[in-house]
Amino acid sequence: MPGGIFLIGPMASGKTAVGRELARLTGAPFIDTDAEVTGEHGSIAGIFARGGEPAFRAVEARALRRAADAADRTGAVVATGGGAVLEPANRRLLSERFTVYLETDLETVWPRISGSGGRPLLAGDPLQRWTDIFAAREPFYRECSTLTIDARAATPAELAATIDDAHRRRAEQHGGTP
Ligand SMILES: Nc1ncnc2c1ncn2[C@@H]1O[C@H](COP(=O)(O)OP(=O)(O)OP(=O)(O)O)[C@@H](O)[C@H]1O
Ligand SMILES: O=C(O)C1=C[C@@H](O)[C@@H](O)[C@H](O)C1
Ligand SMILES: [Mg+2]
Repeated sequence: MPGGIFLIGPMASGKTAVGRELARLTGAPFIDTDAEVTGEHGSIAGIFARGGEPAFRAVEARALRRAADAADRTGAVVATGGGAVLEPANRRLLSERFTVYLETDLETVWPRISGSGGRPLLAGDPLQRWTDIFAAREPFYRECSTLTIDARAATPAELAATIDDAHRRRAEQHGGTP
C-alpha cells in the first residue's frame, strides 16, 4: 500500500484537528488539502463565487493528487476536504491508501457548524444542509476507508493515538509497510 495516512469524513468531523495532532504525534509532515487550495487560489468562498463547486472540485483533486505523491515519499498525514470523496478519481486514490473515516453525527458537529463561516455548501440552513450532504456522501466514506473510527466522544489527541495504533498494527501485519 502506498504511504501516508488520509483522513476523510463530513464537514467539521475533525479531519484538520485530528490530522494536526496525528502529525505531531508521529513526526510526519501534515498536509491539509483545503489549506493547499486556499494558499494557491484564495478563500474557498471566493473559489465557489467565481467558478462554482466544479471549480473547487477541480483544484481540490489536484491538491489531493499532489498530497498523495508527497505522502508516498514522506508518509505525510493528509486531511482532506469533506467533499473529496465525490470525485471518482479521488475515491480510487483514497481506496488504495491507508484512509481513516472519522464517523460523527449532527449532534456532535452542530455547535461547530452553526456559525459556519467559510463553508459555502452550508450557507442558508447549516443543519439541514449538513444532514442532506452527509446522507448523500456516507456510502462514499465507507467505500474509501481502510478504518472507521468513532470521532464523537474523544479529543483530537485521543483520536490521533487510536489511528496511530491501528496504523502501526497494520504495518506489523504487513511486514513493515501498511
Ligand atoms: N474530537 C473533537 N473534539 C472537540 N472539538 C473538535 C474535535 N474535532 C474537531 N473539533 C473542533 O471542531 C471544529 C471543526 O474541526 P475541523 O476543522 O478539524 O473539521 P474538518 O473535518 O477538518 O472540517 P472541514 O471538512 O470543513 O475541513 C474545530 O474548531 C475543531 O477544533
Ligand atoms: O464538504 C465539503 O464539500 C467541503 C468541506 C470543506 O472541507 C471544504 O473542502 C469545502 O468547504 C467543501
Ligand atoms: Mg478541515
